[in-house]
Amino acid sequence: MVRNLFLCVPVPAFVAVVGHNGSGKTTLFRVLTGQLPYQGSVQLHGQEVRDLRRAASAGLLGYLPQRGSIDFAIAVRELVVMGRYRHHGLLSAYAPADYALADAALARVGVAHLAARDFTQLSGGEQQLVWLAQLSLQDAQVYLLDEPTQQLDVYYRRRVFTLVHDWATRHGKTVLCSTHDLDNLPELSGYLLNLSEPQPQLRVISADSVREARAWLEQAPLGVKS
Ligand SMILES: Nc1ncnc2c1ncn2[C@@H]1O[C@H](COP(=O)(O)OP(=O)(O)OP(=O)(O)O)[C@@H](O)[C@H]1O
Repeated sequence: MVRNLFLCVPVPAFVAVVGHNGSGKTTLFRVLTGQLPYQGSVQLHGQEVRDLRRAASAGLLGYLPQRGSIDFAIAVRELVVMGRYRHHGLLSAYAPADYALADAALARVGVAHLAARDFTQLSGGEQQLVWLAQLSLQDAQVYLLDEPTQQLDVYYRRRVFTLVHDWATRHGKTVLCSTHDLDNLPELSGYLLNLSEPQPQLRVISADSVREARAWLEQAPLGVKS
């Protein structure tokens, strides 16, 4: 449950969504993707979410859930190229130009060497990077990333933060990125949204605002005895 959220996210922007476990980060994303009902008004680019149909296919929204799983063997490159489905349809054959884009997306994430591997045999962190490469091909206007660095080592964490921050600052996207990783935030420009606060609001990312959020999150959540 998320309550008392009154805010307007600028376009474009990078927004780091933080909060204790269970504070509602995933819930917020599920509301924005139309998977959960809500009270009040939630709009994406001026359109009420409950009235939106297939926002993803309209090119408005790209969503990276916390866990994505696949139970059949598929080459990484074949999975990534599916990020082009909106330009193609899922069942039509992809052209060499699509595969070139898939290879470039893998390279940007730093996992070009995995292109021919079976996705199901990759480590959790490698799979997370491949999903991100696929998402980047969707060319959506708004990206919701649910803890995209959760399983990553320190090198890839920083690399992914830099990459998705670039989506906002260089490519004009609006990126909402939930995370428990505060260490990489002070170097980024954008906003911080702490859902553990009683009345969460956007704060400009700075060393001070990240320090404040950290101090808040190091305390027990409201209503939990320490
Ligand atoms: N399907 C559900 N039915 C009932 N309650 C749910 C459901 N999904 C989540 N919740 C509850 O909603 C609250 C917010 O959960 P949510 O997954 O949004 O938290 P979160 O901030 O993403 O947490 P984390 O950092 O652990 O990923 C939690 O108390 C959770 O138990």
